[in-house]
Amino acid sequence: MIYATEKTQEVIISQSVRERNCEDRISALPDDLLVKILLFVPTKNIVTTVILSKRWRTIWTEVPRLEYEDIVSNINSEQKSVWWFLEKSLQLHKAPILESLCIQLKEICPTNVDVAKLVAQAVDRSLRRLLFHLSWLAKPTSMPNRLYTCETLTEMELFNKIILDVPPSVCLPSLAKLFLFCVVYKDDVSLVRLLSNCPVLRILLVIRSEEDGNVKKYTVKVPSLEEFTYLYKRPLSLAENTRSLVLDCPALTKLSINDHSGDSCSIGNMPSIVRAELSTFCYPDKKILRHISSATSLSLTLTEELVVMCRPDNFSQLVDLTITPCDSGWLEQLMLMLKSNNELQSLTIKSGHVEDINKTHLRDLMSDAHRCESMMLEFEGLLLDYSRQRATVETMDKLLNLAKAAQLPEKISRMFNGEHINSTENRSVLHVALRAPKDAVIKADGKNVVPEVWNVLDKIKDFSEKIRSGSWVGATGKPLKDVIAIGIGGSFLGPLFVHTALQTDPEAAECAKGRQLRFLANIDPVDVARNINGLNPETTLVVVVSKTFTTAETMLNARTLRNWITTALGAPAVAKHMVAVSTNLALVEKFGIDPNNAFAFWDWVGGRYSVCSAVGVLPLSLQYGFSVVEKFLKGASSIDQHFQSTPFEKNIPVILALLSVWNVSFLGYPARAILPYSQALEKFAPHIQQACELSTFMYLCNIQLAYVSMESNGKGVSIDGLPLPFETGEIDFGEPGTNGQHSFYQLIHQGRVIPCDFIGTVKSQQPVYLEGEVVSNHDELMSNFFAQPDALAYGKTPEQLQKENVSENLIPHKTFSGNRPSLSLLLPELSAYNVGQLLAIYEHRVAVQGFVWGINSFDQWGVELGKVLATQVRKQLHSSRTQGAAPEGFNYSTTTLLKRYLEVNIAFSVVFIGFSSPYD
Ligand SMILES: O=P(O)(O)OC[C@H]1O[C@H](O)[C@H](O)[C@@H](O)[C@@H]1O
Repeated sequence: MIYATEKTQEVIISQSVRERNCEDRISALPDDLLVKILLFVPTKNIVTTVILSKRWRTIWTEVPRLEYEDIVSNINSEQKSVWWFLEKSLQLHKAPILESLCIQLKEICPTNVDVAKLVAQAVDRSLRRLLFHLSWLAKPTSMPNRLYTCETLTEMELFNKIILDVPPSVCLPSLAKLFLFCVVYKDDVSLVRLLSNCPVLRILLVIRSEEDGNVKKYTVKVPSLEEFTYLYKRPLSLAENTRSLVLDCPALTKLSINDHSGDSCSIGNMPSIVRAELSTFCYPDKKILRHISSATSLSLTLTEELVVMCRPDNFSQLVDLTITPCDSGWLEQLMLMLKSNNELQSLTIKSGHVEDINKTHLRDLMSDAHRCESMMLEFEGLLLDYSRQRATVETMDKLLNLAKAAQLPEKISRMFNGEHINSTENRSVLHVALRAPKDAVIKADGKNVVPEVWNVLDKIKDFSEKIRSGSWVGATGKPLKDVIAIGIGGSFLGPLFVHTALQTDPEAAECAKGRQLRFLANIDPVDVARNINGLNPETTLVVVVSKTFTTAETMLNARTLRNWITTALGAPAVAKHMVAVSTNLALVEKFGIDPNNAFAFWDWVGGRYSVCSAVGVLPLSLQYGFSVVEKFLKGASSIDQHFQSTPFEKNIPVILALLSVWNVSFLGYPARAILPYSQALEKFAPHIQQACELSTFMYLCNIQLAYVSMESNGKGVSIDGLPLPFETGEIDFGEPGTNGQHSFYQLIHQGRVIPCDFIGTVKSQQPVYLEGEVVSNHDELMSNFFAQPDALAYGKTPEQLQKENVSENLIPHKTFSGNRPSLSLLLPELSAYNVGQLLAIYEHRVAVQGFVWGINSFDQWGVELGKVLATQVRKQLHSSRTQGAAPEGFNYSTTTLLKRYLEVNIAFSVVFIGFSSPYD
């Protein structure tokens, strides 16, 4: 620190600092080091160092790299061409080897100068790399013959107005890289001469000018060539059938041909090829694909000609494939080609149509009334409007073609015919039989399953009427008015969704008067405590719902509630207070439940598709009566019939599914928001999440994941067990509107693009209108249902904001890009019938997505691993708690966590601490 009182000293210090700063230490460096430093400085600045001192006068002449570039091309510019400087400086330059010479002369370059002479001078200086870009106004010019015999040249790039006039003496023994950009070829011979006299040429890049017509047969026959890139955009209208590209380079590893000229194309065998890109509208040689079949990375523009060449023996080692289809009919051929491929990890389908859609804004699409009209579907008063999807009529045609190519009609028939389409579990998929009319015939393994289904339904009807009427009483003679349904996953989410949807439906609510239905799913003892809080075992019926009757959580919860009942009422009370729903009746009996009080279903019902079996029908009938639940089944069945018999273009589940495929696999949107403008549908999104059981996608933070959809379509392999090269399934999440509007809608409007399903009803289950209010409460809710899709589609532009006098600094914040897809599903009301319809629409939508993606939507192996690992932890906790054993066999992280967990001894109780339930 320098103080004012020490003025003299301050002056002395600052002088010495200045002297030290001005000391010329760089000039003291040896010449070779200075030359190395100058290699990093532009040539213009290097030359100006001559003015520094005598010492610097010649340094620049030793720098082996020179670059000259005309900055402007406009001839009227006041700036002079770099030519004058170039000519002089090259004369003065002395370096014995010229490592690199880059010259870019543009239109301002004088036309009467001898550029060839200049190149000859450079060649004489043992030139290694030449980049010569000539865009002057004079005619194209030839290079000196000396250039073509330069022994030191390793790299040459020639641009534009340069004539490739190659003398017979040509010999470029060191040339490894050659770039020819829009040069003028004298003739076929010149090119062949040049290429056949470059014995070590490894990389060749050719861009041919549109007018280039001198070479008829562009022959590249270079044994040493490893990389070849060829770009030719000559208009197709100039195509002549005498012109061709001939490639014979057996050492090639990378090939890129982008040829739209219409020339024919013949490629010789390339056994070492690793990466190939073929975008050619030419008439390819029949062997073209076979000759590049060792490629592991391939990009193909699939023209009609190329499509027919896709054969199963092509490309068995392919890891990464990008295709740009030009014509229809490519999918089957592509699948055929990939049949024997086990290596493919990534498949990108680039569609010209996607690019067209990406250039279109929903604002414009919405202004086409015809298009919008064609995007409305109606069934029994239920209206689907998908005009706010980023799709055109052409998109829908293409998607319908895709559905056919994916054999969707056959796959749907196979499902309804009871074939074992759940191939990994060797099972039929027949949830449609669960709601089929009594006289329907649906066969599994040759046997009509409908009578069995109705036997169980009749048994449920009978049992639920007994309970509800009080003719079945508990152990102490009291009627059972409350039900706890224990189950998890598919044995929980569907019934919970339907129960929540019906709770406020006037008819259902009337039937449920005085009764309670609760669901116990989580193994967290807190869930048990909450469920039994306020209930009396004497008046409670427990329904244990488990397809397998082995699910750890469900069985422990069942034992816990059995304990709750027997502690209060004695062991025999189980017969009166516990019933079961399962496919495993032997285990039901072993548990201690009378098999007469068990309600069966079948292994052809997937857990997450089981809500229409006893899994949902029993608890719901106990609560609402069988007649209400029957309406729900009828609603689902109406959609089954619609799905099975309606042409695809009018088929609601099919159209919804194809739009999801479009959004996920073509437009790349990984998520979908399910936004019911109905509090009664609050459990709809969590249920639908399961259908796509997530595996390919990452979880979205803080967002509850969907069930039906993510368990079904969250797969990593195709139905044949091959790794999927494209993304399937979407991240489903959702919340009822308008609640969601006050939380994650911000993200949907201005953050990530998330296609939204808006679901609304014409009539409310509980209409309210307050006198003096502008609208009824339901109208208020639905105003948002109608407004949100438009806000997403249209957005708000900066221009609109300016007109509204929004201050400049807020404009970026208040701008909405719009163009965000959504669809609207308007139901007449939310009756039991409509709830059934909604469920079936989404179930079939998920199945169709799986059919198109070629995956098995009906298994769920992805949930197994965690369960297996939990068994190991369970054993450890047991031995630690009972014998004090230290955690063993776990990684460092788990061992540390387990130790901390086991440090504290807990006093256990089977009596739950009383509390005031938030549900009371
Ligand atoms: O009905 P359960 O056999 O008890 O199975 C309950 C649940 O278990 C697993 O988590 C499956 O992924 C679900 O699909 C299934 O619904």
